Amino acid sequence: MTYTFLGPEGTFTEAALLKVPGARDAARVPASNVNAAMDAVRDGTADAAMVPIENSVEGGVTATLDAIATGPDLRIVREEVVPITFVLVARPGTRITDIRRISTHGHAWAQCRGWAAAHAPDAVHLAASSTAAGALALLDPASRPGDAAICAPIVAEEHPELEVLATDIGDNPGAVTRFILVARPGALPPRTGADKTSVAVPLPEDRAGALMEILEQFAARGVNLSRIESRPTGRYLGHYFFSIDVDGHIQDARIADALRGLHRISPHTRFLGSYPRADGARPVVKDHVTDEAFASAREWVEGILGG
Ligand SMILES: O=C(O)C(=O)C[C@]1(C(=O)O)C=C[C@@H](O)C=C1
Repeated sequence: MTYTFLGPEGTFTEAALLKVPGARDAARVPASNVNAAMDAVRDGTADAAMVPIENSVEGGVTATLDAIATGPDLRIVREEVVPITFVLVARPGTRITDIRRISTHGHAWAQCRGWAAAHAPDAVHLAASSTAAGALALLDPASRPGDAAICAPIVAEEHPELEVLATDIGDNPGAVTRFILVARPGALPPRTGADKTSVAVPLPEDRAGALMEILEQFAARGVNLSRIESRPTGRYLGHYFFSIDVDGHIQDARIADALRGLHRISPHTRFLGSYPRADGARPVVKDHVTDEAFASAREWVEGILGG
C-alpha cells in the first residue's frame, strides 16, 4: 500500500494519515498540493491520498472540494479529525517585533489572524502550500522565505534549527480539521451504523425550487445533513454544485432511496463515498425510514402489481 498526502513531512495532513491503521509502516509519499495528491491516486502512483477537507474555523478546503467533484471518479473511504495547535517559528535570533512576513498555509493564517494582529501587527501573510512547507522554507534562503512561519509543533520538534517564538497562537482553542482518505472506486467500506455519505450535486439550471427539491430528498427520508456548501462549477458565473455530507451509508435503504431521488433531479450527481464517521456517532433512525420499513413498502407495491 502506498499513501500520498499534502506534504512535506510535518503537516497536519501527515498527522491525520498516521492515525490510519497500518499507515505508519506503509510507504508514504508527500505531495506538494491537494491536486497532485489526488492525481497520484488517479494515475495509480499511490493507492490512497490523505487531504484536508474542512476546518472548524475557516471552513471548507476549496481545492479538495473541487478536485474530488471533477475529473476521474475518486471515493472517500475514511475520515480523520485532528486537533489543530500552532507555533510561530523563525531562524534563531529573530525577534517578534522584527517580523514583517509570516509564511504559512491560508487556512492556518486565518486561524491565527487575531494573534498576529495583536503581537506582530506589521506582519503580512506570505502564502505557502502547507504549514510545514512554509516553515521549512525558512531553512532554505534560496526560496526567498518570510521572516517567520506558522506551523504544527511537530515541525519545530523535528527541526531544532528553528526557534519557537510563540506557542498556542491559534485564535480558537479547540480548533479541529477534518481530513479525508480518497482512493480509486472499488469495494465500499462496509456499513458500520455510524457512517457518512458524501455527494456532489450540480444544481439544475433555471429551475425554480431546485435546491428545495434536492433537500426534500433527504428530509422526506429522515436523513440528517452534516455539511452543505455551494461551489462554483467554473463553467460560468452563477452555475454551482452543492457538496453535501449526510448521516448514513448507501447500503441504508433511506440513503439509497434519497440518492435515487437526487439522480432524477440532477442526473450528474456524483457519489463521493460512504465511510465510517470519525466520531462514531450513530444517527437516530425514525421507524418509517428503517430498512425494514422500506422493504415492507416495496413488498406491498409489488404485491399489488403482481395481482
Ligand atoms: O498545511 C498543513 O499542515 C495542512 O495539513 C493543511 C491545513 C488545511 O488545509 O487546512 C490543515 C490543517 C490546518 O488547519 C492548516 C492547514
